[in-house]
Amino acid sequence: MKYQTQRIAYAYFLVAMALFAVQVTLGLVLGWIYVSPNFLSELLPFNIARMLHTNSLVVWLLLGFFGATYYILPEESEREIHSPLLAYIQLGILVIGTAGVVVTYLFDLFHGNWLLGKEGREFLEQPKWVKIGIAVAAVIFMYNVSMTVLKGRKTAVTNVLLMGLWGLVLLWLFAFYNPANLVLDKQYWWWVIHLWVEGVWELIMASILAFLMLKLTGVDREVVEKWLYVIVATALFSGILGTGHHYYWIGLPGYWQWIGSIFSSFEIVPFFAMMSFAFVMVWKGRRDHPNKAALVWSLGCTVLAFFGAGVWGFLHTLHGVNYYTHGTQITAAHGHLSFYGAYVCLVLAMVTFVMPIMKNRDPYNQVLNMAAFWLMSSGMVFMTVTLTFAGAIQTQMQRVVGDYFMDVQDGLALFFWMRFGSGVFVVVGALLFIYSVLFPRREVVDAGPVQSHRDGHLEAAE
Ligand code: HEM
Ligand code: HEM
Ligand SMILES: [Fe+2]
Repeated sequence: MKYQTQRIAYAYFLVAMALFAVQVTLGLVLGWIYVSPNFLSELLPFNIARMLHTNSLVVWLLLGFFGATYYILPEESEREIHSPLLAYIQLGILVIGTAGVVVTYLFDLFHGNWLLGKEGREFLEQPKWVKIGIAVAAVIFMYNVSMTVLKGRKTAVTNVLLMGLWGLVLLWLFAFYNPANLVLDKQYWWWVIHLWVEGVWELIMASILAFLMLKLTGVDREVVEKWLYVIVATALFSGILGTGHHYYWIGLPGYWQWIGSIFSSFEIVPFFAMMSFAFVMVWKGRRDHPNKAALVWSLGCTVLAFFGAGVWGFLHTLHGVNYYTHGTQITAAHGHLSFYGAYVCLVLAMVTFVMPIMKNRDPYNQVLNMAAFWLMSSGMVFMTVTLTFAGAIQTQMQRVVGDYFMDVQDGLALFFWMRFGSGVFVVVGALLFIYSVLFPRREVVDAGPVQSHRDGHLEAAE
């Protein structure tokens, strides 16, 4: 570690990993409710568990992005983080907010209260006071990182990262805008949901990947920067008007069917570019970095994002197709592989890269970490394929033949069992991953003196 304040990332990653474990375990609970519908129906109803599953996902990914930023900025801008204290206050606010959401939802506290009670828009269910807390934390964060970058060296990585983070924070403000008109409500809801994952988060993804590629492959900065700008340009060109693929059936003008179809089809381009970028960098790179697991996660990230977001997104993005598939298990298939490939793998790549440096050890438990990659990723791919089959049958029976929703669901039971099975693999993989990054490998502990030699090796390669 070259800068002391990079250690802030450690605290963020610890909280993120704890929430990651909670998130995937709740996924398993949901998967079980699908095959055994009365499970926990009094204590933890499906809708509450679902909200905790999706919201904890988003929160730990955000903590991952923030932690990554605190690690990357000092090295890129060649100075310490402006205020470590503010960084920890920001983390404290986010932790309190998260605990507030859990307690409010589990016990349905302050029911109907404007400020304190729960809110019902998918992904934006946090009580208003938590939303305000997130906004305050975001302002603190942007002040802190912008001050760091302004006073330091400016690189393409810091520029793109900051652009993505500013976009993330500004778009969050639309979470506060909830018009009574249901059409407008949905329109602006997507400005947070879609413009995050298919807009500004892609910039964050590209810049974190660029940083990892610089470190892991040792390619020249100029090469990385050219790719970065192409990715940013194609992501924004396609993603902004691509929002139209959510405007087909919510009451907005019909021209969105064409704008949405055409522009969102181009959204595959930045994901293809990120995949090509990562592989070309590895192929061109001269450096043999000891942290192979971080490389596996980085490459896996770009491939699975290409398939989950790019291919599975394109699958149902043309309005003629979406007319039939809208809101079926096809959507859930895509939602899982896209979030997993693009953002889960991205954060786990960064955690894998950073943790050994924080612990000042050789990238230990690499083999276990890579085993976790294959377990989790094959579980996720299997889940996606399962849900895609379920979704195809559902589309045919429900939307074409016209059978009743619940009858069709009953007919899909076999797929839901398989989804639960693949979920078990994902959860076991996730726990293995967390173990592999937090605990030392046996030999390293025993090796004693060898360790300093290994540190040297790692420092040199950093
Ligand atoms: C890191 C891994 C995971 C990610 C990124 C993830 C992501 C998501 C997302 C984005 C949704 C909302 C989907 C939508 O609106 O279409 C969701 C819902 C759900 N997830 Fe996961 N999930 C993960 C792990 C799991 C696991 C291990 C299971 C276990 C079987 C699971 C089961 C479910 C279920 C049953 C739903 C509700 C679907 C519905 O409402 O029909 N998830 N998850
Ligand atoms: C990493 C990037 C992406 C993530 C994390 C993501 C995630 C999601 C999620 C969670 C949903 C369900 C939202 C809901 O209704 O609750 C969704 C819907 C959708 N996504 Fe994506 N997505 C990504 C990229 C893409 C791309 C590139 C395309 C098109 C090429 C696409 C096309 C769609 C479409 C058409 C829907 C609406 C499905 C429906 O009508 O039910 N997505 N996405
Ligand atoms: Fe979208």
